[in-house]
Amino acid sequence: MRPDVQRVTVLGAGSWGTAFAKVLGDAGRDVTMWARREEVATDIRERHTNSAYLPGVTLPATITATSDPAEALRAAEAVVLAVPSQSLRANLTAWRDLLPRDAILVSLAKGVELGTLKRMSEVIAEIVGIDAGDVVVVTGPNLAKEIAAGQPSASVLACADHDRAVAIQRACANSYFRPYTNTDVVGCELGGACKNVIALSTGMAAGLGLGTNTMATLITRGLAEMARLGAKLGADPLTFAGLAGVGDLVATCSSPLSRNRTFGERLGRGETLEQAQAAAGGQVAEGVMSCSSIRALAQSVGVDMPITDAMHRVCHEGVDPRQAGAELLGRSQKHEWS
Ligand SMILES: NC(=O)c1ccc[n+]([C@@H]2O[C@H](COP(=O)([O-])OP(=O)(O)OC[C@H]3O[C@@H](n4cnc5c(N)ncnc54)[C@H](O)[C@@H]3O)[C@@H](O)[C@H]2O)c1
Ligand SMILES: O=P(O)(O)OC[C@H](O)CO
Repeated sequence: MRPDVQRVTVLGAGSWGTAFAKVLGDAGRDVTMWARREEVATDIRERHTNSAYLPGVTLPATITATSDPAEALRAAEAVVLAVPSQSLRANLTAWRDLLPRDAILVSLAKGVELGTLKRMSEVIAEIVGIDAGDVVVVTGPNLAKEIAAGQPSASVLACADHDRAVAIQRACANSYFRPYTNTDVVGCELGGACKNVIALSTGMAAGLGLGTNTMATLITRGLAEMARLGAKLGADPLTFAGLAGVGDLVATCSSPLSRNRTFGERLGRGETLEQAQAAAGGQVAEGVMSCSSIRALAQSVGVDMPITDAMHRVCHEGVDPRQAGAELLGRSQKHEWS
């Protein structure tokens, strides 16, 4: 068994980075956060709030913050990467030489990289020069605002090295946050990335004025297509029945707190991509980029993902959401599991 992890650095002070830092702080860890903007670091350090991302939430006084990555990383025993997936490569390349040897790397990002079509643990492994199996992936139904409010939630810590997952499990478990371990990194990462795209579609359906049957259909058929991709890429199909699959799909596809669902809702109401992006206020809706990378990944291994394909065409090819919906319904008839 690995020794307890006490000093944790969280790189990224957005919604989830800050909420996860609070989880760690409430679990008794010493947390240092890195924020891109000094005013966010000052807010956290001096007022114990992050009013830019989580207004109204008081953070544990034990959490400190800086905008200097070298200072943030000094003496870290675990490093939590909490930046959006499409910017992880550039950020991590800048931090690589500052990472303490032997620190456990933890990924919060839910996405697939455009171009390389790599999962986040693969991107991290490539840049840092470690085995992807040594990265701990955090995923599951974890809407940042609810967790920051101390509402009970469970999560999955996926890592091929069970001891590393257990070390992070002990570091972040607290009275409202229950983390489970899992060794199926492929399934857990794909679940987290794919559900954002399906949440775009349920939001879009809501924006079009459609009801619960449509939402349930998209969630269930979304689950079918993400499990198909996972099985092809070596994931355990059971993973998609768990927190990283059904759990995160239900939370993200049905909650008004989800940025992905909200983004889809705006597109469904007739807003343009640019208008929906402006309304997001700089916060990331990962599905908007991941619909393209996941579609390309699926095509590369010959897997059919019609909802993901539809979201790519709406977001990036100017297809009207109603038209995309009609085309989904008009596909040839088939068996539920074929
Ligand atoms: N918010 C949630 O509820 C939640 C829950 C689980 C997982 N996630 C995942 O965690 C990851 C981070 O999400 P978040 O909610 O903290 O995002 P966010 O948009 O709220 O914050 C992103 C953070 O990354 C920093 N950053 C650094 N480089 C950046 C760049 N080039 N572009 C944009 N931001 C940059 C920003 O300054 C900010 O501190 C995403 O992959 C997301 O899918 C989010
Ligand atoms: O707000 P979203 O859409 O990025 O989703 C947040 C989390 O991933 C839910 O688990």
